[in-house]
Amino acid sequence: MTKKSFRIIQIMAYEMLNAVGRLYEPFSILLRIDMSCIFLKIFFIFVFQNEPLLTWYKSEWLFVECYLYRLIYGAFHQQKHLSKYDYFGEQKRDSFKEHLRHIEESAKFTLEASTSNDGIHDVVEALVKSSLWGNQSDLSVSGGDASTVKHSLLEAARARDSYILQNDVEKTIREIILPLKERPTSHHRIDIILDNAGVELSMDLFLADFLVHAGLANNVILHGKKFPWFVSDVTSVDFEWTLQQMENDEGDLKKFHERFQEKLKSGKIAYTSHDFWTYPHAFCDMKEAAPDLYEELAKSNLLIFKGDLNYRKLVGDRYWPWDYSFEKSLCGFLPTSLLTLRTLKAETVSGLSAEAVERMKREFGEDTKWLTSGDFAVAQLVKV
Ligand SMILES: O=P(O)(O)OC[C@H]1O[C@](O)(CO)[C@@H](O)[C@@H]1O
Repeated sequence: MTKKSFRIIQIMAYEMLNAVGRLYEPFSILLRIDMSCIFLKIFFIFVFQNEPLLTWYKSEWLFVECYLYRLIYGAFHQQKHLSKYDYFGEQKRDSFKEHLRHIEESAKFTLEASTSNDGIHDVVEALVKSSLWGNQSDLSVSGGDASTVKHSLLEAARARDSYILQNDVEKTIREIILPLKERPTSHHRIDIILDNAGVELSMDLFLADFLVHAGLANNVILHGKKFPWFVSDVTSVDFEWTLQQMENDEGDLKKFHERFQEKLKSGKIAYTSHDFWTYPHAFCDMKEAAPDLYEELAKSNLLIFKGDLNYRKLVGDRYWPWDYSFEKSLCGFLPTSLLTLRTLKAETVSGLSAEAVERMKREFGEDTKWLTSGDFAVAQLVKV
């Protein structure tokens, strides 16, 4: 080892220890790090006023979790050489590699569907459901085991409907997505608020690509996170890395990459991110905390919110009665029509039918593990 590389390793090790050391400081001190944003400051003051002796266990789960991820980011961001280091990067990359077979299968499906006479409806349905079940693989739930997608995604698209407790996929396609094609003169935009990298992101890319390819949307905007978040959430680096992997492939993924890249170049598909996605706020606070984002989303024809965390923020992470109106649990957040595609990993849900609630009670009794196992899902639409 040369003297120079030894020195680099020494500096990295020092910075790593420094960053990790910061994480052991008391919570009250930690809350004062990384308060660059005025809305976060207001939020913290509010939390402290109500609970001056705040600890990890006394605070709200959503707030504490979000803060934890901001904190880890803040600790690394303050280091000179590790400021851009993604401590979850390897796990995210593993999720892609270990699901490569599923991903290739879906790429093949998307390419073939684009040239066949199969009805657009069925293709969109398969891709939307693949995107939904892609959310079953989540590193922050599986503790880092990337091989958690339990079924082939296309097979799941067709066979796992009985696990979707509220299924508005058909309604969304029929009432929102397909009618867009019938209005070729106006501008159609669909936004996907992304969740996890790896297999889930890949499914989202297939969906985005097909929506544009089939003339259902002129634009698809993909929203990612600005820094590593909830272990597996997509950042711009993950987005670029995934496309690079597809490009390096020999077969269908390479072909898919070519046509996706064209759409990126022409601006038909775009990747963006906003600070708000890494705030601890419920989405009903977006209008006030991030009016620019709210206005931007309002220009879209449909917002597709992916995953559990986005769902928790949609419904304010509250204990709603399970059959309470999903629209009302959004507490006024509705910049435009929205569809949420989420496998259930946290103990909040609303908008289930009386039959679905009855079924869960019959199958699970008092046990609420169906709310957190990731085995069940919801696809819920609210139209403006
Ligand atoms: O990646 P997703 O689907 O948003 O899931 C993340 C979920 O995992 C957890 O971190 C653990 O259950 C939840 O806090 C969070 O809602």
